[in-house]
Amino acid sequence: DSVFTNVVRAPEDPILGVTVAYNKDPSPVKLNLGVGAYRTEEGKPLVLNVVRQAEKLLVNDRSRVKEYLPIVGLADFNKLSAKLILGADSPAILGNLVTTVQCLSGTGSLRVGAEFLARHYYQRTIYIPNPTWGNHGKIFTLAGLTVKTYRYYDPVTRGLNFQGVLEDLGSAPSGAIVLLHACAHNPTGVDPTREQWEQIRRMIRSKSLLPFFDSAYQGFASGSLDEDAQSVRMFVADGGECFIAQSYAKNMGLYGERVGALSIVCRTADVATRVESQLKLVIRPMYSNPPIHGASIVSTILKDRNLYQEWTLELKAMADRIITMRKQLFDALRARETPGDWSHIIKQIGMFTFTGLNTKQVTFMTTEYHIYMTSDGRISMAGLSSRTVPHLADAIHASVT
Ligand SMILES: Cc1ncc(COP(=O)(O)O)c(CN[C@@H](CCC(=O)O)C(=O)O)c1O
Repeated sequence: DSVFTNVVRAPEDPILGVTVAYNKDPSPVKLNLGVGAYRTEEGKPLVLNVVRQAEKLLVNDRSRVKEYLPIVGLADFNKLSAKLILGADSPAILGNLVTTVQCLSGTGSLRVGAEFLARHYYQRTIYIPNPTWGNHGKIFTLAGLTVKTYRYYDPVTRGLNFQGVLEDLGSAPSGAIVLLHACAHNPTGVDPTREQWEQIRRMIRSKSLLPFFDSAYQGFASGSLDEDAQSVRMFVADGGECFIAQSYAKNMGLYGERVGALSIVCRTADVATRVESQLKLVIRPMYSNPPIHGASIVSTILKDRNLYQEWTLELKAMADRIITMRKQLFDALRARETPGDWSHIIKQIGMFTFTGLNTKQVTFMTTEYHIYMTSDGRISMAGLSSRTVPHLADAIHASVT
């Protein structure tokens, strides 16, 4: 018999498994509000116009070949990604203090950063928000770091537990790593205000904690790329060091192309070059070098003024559609006089609404209304359309009455 006889069947992923269950459901009214992937008003995935234009340019450019990229990836892409998150006039970029490596989307950027820290950083404890994206804990644990949490969400106010953040970071050991969502916190949709970010920054710097930003939704929270990068830029402006993972899955709709970047902002240019040399030793035995197509699309768009401008318009349109869905759902619940305060639906930002529904209510929504969402009560607003809002509102109403 097989040498793998003892292999047990693993459970489905809490987020990606929702789509597996959704796909099996024959119901004509089923609704997938699980995975954080943008859908149009017609409920279809969206390939941005600028992405199609960039791909046409790439296909028609006969000089382009399919050679291996360097271990660190496409040089143009790396420079342009650093500019996108740090700002074109960033002193860190001007001073060559940033090393950027192309990685396999956001997940890969987080993992490469975690592996580097596990090898080269003296403090192996990382504090992640409670709650946070379901994959964070696994990525950092498997890289060899010790994962702890800091209070983040207040279920009573359905807002930020700001005192909890400051107390938990304040009692973390000096030098501990702190994971921060740059904007559009997943799953809560709750972000610190600018003033709260400043207090968090002061706390982190005063205790020499190491900030690790996860920027998976730049442009998706406010519709503005620069606005959504402010938290990161506040930290980089103070001259301290930080890690930044970027993903183009959502804001450029490149989900399956696996396009991302890890940037490490260092104190000196010399340290940045030594850090890059060690990042190459992490990447080479992991996947050797990253895929060329997605990064070529991104750099084609970011380096062309017109394509970049059109991208910002398409990005704003996606962010605006999600905000419209928030308003429609909120209004639909008010029209039904659904018990409870649902104002968090319009206060929260980014792709998700953290509804506050418990696992029993979530199960009810799925079995009785064929609505698929993560068991923590998170719904991806991008999965909604004006046509399907009433069905969701009916389901929420029924699950709380
Ligand atoms: C905060 C955060 N960081 C990183 C990622 C990783 O995205 P990449 O595709 O690797 O660039 C996600 C995606 N989370 C979405 C998408 C589905 C998933 O991977 O879980 C979600 O939470 O639904 C995320 O929400």
